[in-house]
Amino acid sequence: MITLGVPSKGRLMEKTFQWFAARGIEMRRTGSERDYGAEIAGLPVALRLLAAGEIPRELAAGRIHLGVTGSDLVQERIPAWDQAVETVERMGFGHADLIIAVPAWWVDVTSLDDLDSVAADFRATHGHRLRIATKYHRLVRDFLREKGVADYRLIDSQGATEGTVAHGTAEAIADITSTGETLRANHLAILQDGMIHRSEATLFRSRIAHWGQEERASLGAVTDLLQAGPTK
Ligand SMILES: Nc1ncnc2c1ncn2[C@@H]1O[C@H](COP(=O)(O)OP(=O)(O)OP(=O)(O)O)[C@@H](O)[C@H]1O
Ligand SMILES: O=P(O)(O)OC[C@H]1O[C@H](OP(=O)(O)OP(=O)(O)O)[C@H](O)[C@@H]1O
Repeated sequence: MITLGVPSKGRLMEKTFQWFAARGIEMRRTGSERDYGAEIAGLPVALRLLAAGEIPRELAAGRIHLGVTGSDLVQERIPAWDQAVETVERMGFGHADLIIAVPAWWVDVTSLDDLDSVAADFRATHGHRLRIATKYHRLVRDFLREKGVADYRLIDSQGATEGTVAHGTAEAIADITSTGETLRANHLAILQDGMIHRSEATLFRSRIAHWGQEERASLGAVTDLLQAGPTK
C-alpha cells in the first residue's frame, strides 16, 4: 500500500479533494475535523491529512509516497528538491506568484539592476545592508545570486510580510501574491523582472520512499485513473 499526503486545511484542501473526486478518487474524512483521519474508497492508498507546509518534509523523508502541496513550498523546503521528489502532475489551482516588491514610491527602482544599485548605495548611506523580508530564504537567495544582486540581507518573516516595510523592519519583500491586493494595500510594487516562481498545487512522488512491487502496483492504479483525466 502507498501513502498519499494531502493538505488538512487551508486554501488547498477543498480543491484537492475536488480534483481527485473529478478523477474518480473519492477522499473521505473518517472522524472529526480535528482527528485528521481520512481514507480513499476502493484504492490501495492510505490517506494522511497534513499541513501543506509539512508535506515537502514528509516527501523528502520518504514517509509518504505521494503528496499534494504548492510547488513553492517543495522548492523552498527541500534542498536539491528534484532529486528527492518527482512532479507527477501540476493540478491547476492554488496559483500564486513568488515575487520581489519594493515601496511604490521608489519610482526609480523598477528592475533588479535598479535594486542592486540602490542596495550598493544603501549600505554606504545607512550603515547596514538593504533588508528583504521573506519566508522563502532558499528561493530568494538562489534567484538573487543568479541575477547578480549581492548587497542585501534577508530578514525572516513568517507572515504578514508585506507589513514589514511600513513598520521599518525591511526595505523590500519577497512573498507570494495572487490577486495583488495585499501588495497594493501596503503600497508595494513588484519589480518588472521580480518573478521568482509561479507556484501551483502539484502532485509530487517521493523518490526516497520505498517503491517495491506492491507500491508500484498501487501507484499504477492511481496513475491509471489520473491519466484518464477528469470525468466530471
Ligand atoms: N494568497 C494566496 N493565493 C493563492 N495561493 C496561496 C496564497 N498564499 C499562499 N498560497 C499557496 O497555498 C499553498 C499553501 O498555503 P497555505 O497558507 O494554505 O499553507 P498552510 O501551511 O496550509 O497554511 P498556514 O499558513 O495556515 O500554515 C502554498 O503553496 C502557497 O504558495
Ligand atoms: O495577492 P493576495 O491575494 O493579496 O494574497 C497574498 C497574501 O496571501 C498570503 O497571505 P495569507 O493570507 O496566507 O496570510 P499570511 O500572511 O499569514 O501568509 C500571502 O502570504 C500574502 O500575504
